[in-house]
Amino acid sequence: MTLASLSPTLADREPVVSLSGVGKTFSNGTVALENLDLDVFPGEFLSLLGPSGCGKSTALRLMAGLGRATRGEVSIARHDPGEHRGDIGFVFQEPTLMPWATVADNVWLPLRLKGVSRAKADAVIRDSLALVGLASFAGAYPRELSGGMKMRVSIARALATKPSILLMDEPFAALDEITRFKLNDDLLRLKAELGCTVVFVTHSVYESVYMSSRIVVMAARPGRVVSTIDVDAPMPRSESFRATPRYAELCREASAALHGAMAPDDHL
Ligand SMILES: Nc1ncnc2c1ncn2[C@@H]1O[C@H](COP(=O)(O)OP(=O)(O)OP(=O)(O)O)[C@@H](O)[C@H]1O
Repeated sequence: MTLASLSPTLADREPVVSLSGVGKTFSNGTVALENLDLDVFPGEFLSLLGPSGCGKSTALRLMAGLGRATRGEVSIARHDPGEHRGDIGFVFQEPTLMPWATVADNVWLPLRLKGVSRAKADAVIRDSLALVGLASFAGAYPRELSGGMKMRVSIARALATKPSILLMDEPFAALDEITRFKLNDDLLRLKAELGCTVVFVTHSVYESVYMSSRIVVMAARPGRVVSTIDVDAPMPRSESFRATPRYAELCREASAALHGAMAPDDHL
């Protein structure tokens, strides 16, 4: 999709994240991305949807400055992603918590790395935990938490630096469906409260339609963008959205785009 085909409000705005002609070839010769163009606009909830190996995580990591493109340009608000680390929160598929540290100390980590003392970070830690509904678990250890709660801690940690861009790599893939639906709603609420921009990697057509304002469908070998779907249903969304004809229609559209993007030996 070109900028001109986006809604005028989006096309008129400066992208916060921009990938232009991006290629990424790993040292073993794997071409993960080729000629990838993608603009993410302020306040969007953008999902990257595509078969396994199409380069979704690679693209997300380049946005976070975790690795460099071998071709093309990646910029965050017109700057190198490395200059914007503090403005980016990253949530991985696994919660990746330190098992020996309390929930509060896990959330402190990105602030500690910036030299903020535990005492100074205390209010932010409490606010971040309150945002994800875990205010009363500050002193608990990861082993005492369910999978969904661990993921909430991981999100609270990403929010501790008050990022304006949240990059999420299949954060709910390992959770059961009920927990996943609950976290989907919580994330939409958080996003509305914080006004941040979210780029969200998922394999799930249903999740991408429920959560996103725009879905970018990628194909593999080489990883590239093959189509874009504007999810025009209004926000905020709730469970009742899943029962609407428009939701079903958008799911069919996203599913068809995903199948169109898949080669016979691709996997979801
Ligand atoms: N560090 C690396 N070294 C070599 N090849 C890599 C590396 N990281 C990823 N790849 C390869 O690059 C391609 C894209 O991988 P990537 O993880 O970005 O895809 P993905 O769409 O996120 O897949 P999945 O949905 O399975 O997580 C794959 O072929 C993968 O094997």
